[in-house]
Amino acid sequence: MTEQPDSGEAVSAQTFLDQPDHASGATELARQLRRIRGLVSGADFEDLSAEIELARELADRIENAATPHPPAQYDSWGVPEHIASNPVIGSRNPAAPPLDAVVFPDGTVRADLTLGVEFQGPPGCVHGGVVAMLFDEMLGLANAAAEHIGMTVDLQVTYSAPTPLDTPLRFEARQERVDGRKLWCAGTLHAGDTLCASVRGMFVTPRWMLDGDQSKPIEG
Ligand SMILES: CCCCCCCCCCCCCC(=O)SCCNC(=O)CCNC(=O)[C@H](O)C(C)(C)COP(=O)(O)OP(=O)(O)OC[C@H]1O[C@@H](n2cnc3c(N)ncnc32)[C@H](O)[C@@H]1OP(=O)(O)O
Repeated sequence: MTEQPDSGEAVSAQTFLDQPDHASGATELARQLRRIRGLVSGADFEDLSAEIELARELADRIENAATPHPPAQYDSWGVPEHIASNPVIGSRNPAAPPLDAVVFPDGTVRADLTLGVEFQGPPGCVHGGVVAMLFDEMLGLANAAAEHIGMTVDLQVTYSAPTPLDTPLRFEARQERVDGRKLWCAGTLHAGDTLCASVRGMFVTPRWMLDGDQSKPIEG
C-alpha cells in the first residue's frame, strides 16, 4: 500500500499486476542475473575467466532444464507468461528494471524505482529511449487499470531535465480520454520535485480485439 500525497488526503493504492515468485525459482534467478547485469556493465575487473566458465556452465544447465514456450498469443494479454517476459515489468525478464506499479482508486498508476548504470545514456543520466520505453509501459498499464487496452500508435515524450541515475524516480500515468477504440493517456516522470519528462500517448484497440475477451484475468 502507498499513499497519494498530492491529493491532500491519504488515498490507498493497490499493487497492480502483482507477480508472485515462480515456484521453479525463475523469479529469484532473474534477480541474481539483474545483479550481474549491473555489475558487469558498471565495474572494472582484473580477470573474469573463472567467472566466465561458471556463467557458461550455468547457461548450459539452464538451457538443458528449460522447456521454452512460444511468444504469447494475441488473446493472452495479462496471463502470467505474457507479463513475466515483459521487458519493463517482467519479474522473470532480467532485462526489465523491473518496474513495479501500484494503482490508485482514480486510475492513476504509479511506479517508484531507481535506475542504475546499465540504463545510462548521457553520462550520469538515464537513456532517453529507456524513459520512452518505461512511459509506453506506464500508459499501457493505465489503460489496463481503466480496463480498456490498446496498442500504441503515437507516443510523444518531452524531456525537460536530465533523468539522474541512482536516484529515486517516480513515474505516474493515467488514461485521460476514450473515444470508441481510441484511447489517450498522459504521464510524468519526476526525480524529487524535478519534472524530468512528460508523455502523451494515443492507443487504439485493434478491431480484432473487440471480438476477443479484453477482460481476461489480470494475473502475474
Ligand atoms: C487485460 C490485461 C492487460 C495486461 C497489460 C499488460 C501491460 C502491457 C502494456 C504493453 C504496453 C506496450 C504497448 C506496445 O508496445 S504496443 C506495440 C507498438 N504498437 C504497434 O505495434 C501498433 C501497430 N499498429 C497497428 O497494429 C494498427 O495500427 C492498430 C491495430 C493499432 C490499429 O489498426 P486497426 O485496423 O484496428 O484500426 P484503424 O487503422 O481502423 O484505426 C482506428 C482509428 O485509429 C486512428 N489511428 C490509427 N493510428 C493512428 C495514429 N498513429 N495517429 C492517429 N490516429 C490513428 C485511425 O485513423 C482510426 O480513426 P477513425 O478513422 O476511426 O476516426
